[in-house]
Amino acid sequence: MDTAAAPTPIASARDLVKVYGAGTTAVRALDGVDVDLARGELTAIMGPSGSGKSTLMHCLAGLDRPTSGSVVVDGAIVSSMSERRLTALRRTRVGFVFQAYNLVPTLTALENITLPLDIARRKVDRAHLDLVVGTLGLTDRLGHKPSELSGGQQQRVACARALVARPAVVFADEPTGNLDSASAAEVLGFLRDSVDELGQSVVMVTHDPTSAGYAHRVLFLGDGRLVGELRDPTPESVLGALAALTVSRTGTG
Ligand SMILES: Nc1ncnc2c1ncn2[C@@H]1O[C@H](COP(=O)(O)OP(=O)(O)OP(=O)(O)O)[C@@H](O)[C@H]1O
Repeated sequence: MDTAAAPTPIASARDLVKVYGAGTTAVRALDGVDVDLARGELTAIMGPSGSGKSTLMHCLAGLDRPTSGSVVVDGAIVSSMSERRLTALRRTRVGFVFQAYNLVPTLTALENITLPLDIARRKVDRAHLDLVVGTLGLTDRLGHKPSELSGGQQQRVACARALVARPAVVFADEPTGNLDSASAAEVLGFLRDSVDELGQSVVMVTHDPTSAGYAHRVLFLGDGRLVGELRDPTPESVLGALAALTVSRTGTG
């Protein structure tokens, strides 16, 4: 048997709890999540509306603070960081892709892509920029403003912006939620390629079994807890797992 130690995870949570509000109106969005996310994988997080997907991602990414428990990202204990160190972590070690693209309308595609590096006063690695931009098929769109780009092109610019700083991990919250199926397939194919070809680690929240089918691993949340997972999923196996989880939640399983 292979007894070699497993590589350290890119992100881990231990007994992660997040409570919003207090007293009778308190909502326990995360109720004791333990999870290790592997380096060099695309991990999808799925679950019903309100199950805690976004809260988990935000706590892992240092966008939200847990009520208790710990989060470690790329060896750094995120859950106990000062605001200053958190800001530095988000700038240098973590990339984000949001459903709404969040591009700056007055800047060109290229200026949007290099903005995080410019803000951090870091030098642009031209060869890496060219590789990312070329892989995303954006080379002839770099001078365009977001309003001159399709939704899929805007989301590819957002992916390039997340990747160009070579972050330890990219967090994507419903990255294809606003896209038609052809544009969604392009963006998801690229996120998967960024893992397989560029060695990136990516964590993605999604509602969509087809999107989850691009992942190496799918985690299922229910009521703030991890309730299942699948390796090497297909859209069909994801649908099957969701159906089985729904049956067990309604108590008929
Ligand atoms: N800022 C907040 N204040 C109060 N309650 C919140 C806040 N953010 C989330 N919640 C609650 O925490 C629970 C988990 O929310 P979360 O957004 O993480 O779920 P989700 O699985 O991402 O849902 P969706 O798929 O609808 O986006 C929900 O009950 C939600 O109403």
